[in-house]
Amino acid sequence: MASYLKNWLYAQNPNASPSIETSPAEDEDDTETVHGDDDDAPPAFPAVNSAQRAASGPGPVPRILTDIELMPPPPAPSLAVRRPGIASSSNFLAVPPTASSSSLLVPTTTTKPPTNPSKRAKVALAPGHGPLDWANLKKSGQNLRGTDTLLRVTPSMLKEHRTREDAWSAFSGKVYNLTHYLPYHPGGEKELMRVAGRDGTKLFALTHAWVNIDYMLDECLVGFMVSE
Ligand code: HEM
Repeated sequence: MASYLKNWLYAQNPNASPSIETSPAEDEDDTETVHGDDDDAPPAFPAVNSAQRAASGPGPVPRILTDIELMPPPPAPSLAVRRPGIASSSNFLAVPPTASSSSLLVPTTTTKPPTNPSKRAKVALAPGHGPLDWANLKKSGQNLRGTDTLLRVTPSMLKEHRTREDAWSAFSGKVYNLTHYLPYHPGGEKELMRVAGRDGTKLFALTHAWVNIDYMLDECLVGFMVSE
């Protein structure tokens, strides 16, 4: 193995090849076999006959710097100049903040009162009429549509279904029977009845566009809106 490396190393420039003394046994034995205890000894680095070792003759011993010569330590970080919030380079100010933006104050975003809570028009639902109860009713297999097949519904047909006992409404072209859902509506029956017998798309979008009506009322689908 050693002879192979030697050949490869000095193939480019045979003149530079230093004379490497190898034991005859090493040159001959080119196979990787277990040699004994010496196998655990790390190889000399740089190699005993290497150019690196020749170049780096015994130089001056590096001197250990004294405390005065060393670079001074960085200033201790001060909490007084840290802004609250997510850590980022902009949260650390070069100049201390003014009194109004003192670091110990809660960030202004959380000190704002919630937007008028009285405007939230959620109603207290009767016991047994929570979202889970509605999900269970949908799964029960009960016919919540009131019809056997999906219908083509004209605006005049829709108008006929506007009582609490029979309330239909159209949302984005789909007609739903709201009757069974009325007591489960978190916004209350009264609000929902505002769209009974007519198109509720706009009012629905204005109130809570995030609600997935297709999922919530899938079992109440009556049909699709068509013109007269
Ligand atoms: C038939 C379709 C509808 C379904 C499936 C439905 C469903 C819901 C749901 C799930 C919530 C609770 C929302 C939440 O907690 O974020 C809610 C709240 C509410 N809904 Fe509806 N809704 C419907 C139609 C309507 C319509 C047409 C109106 C208005 C006329 C309305 C008025 C409200 C109001 C005022 C709330 C309370 C809003 C709040 O929490 O601030 N809903 N509705």
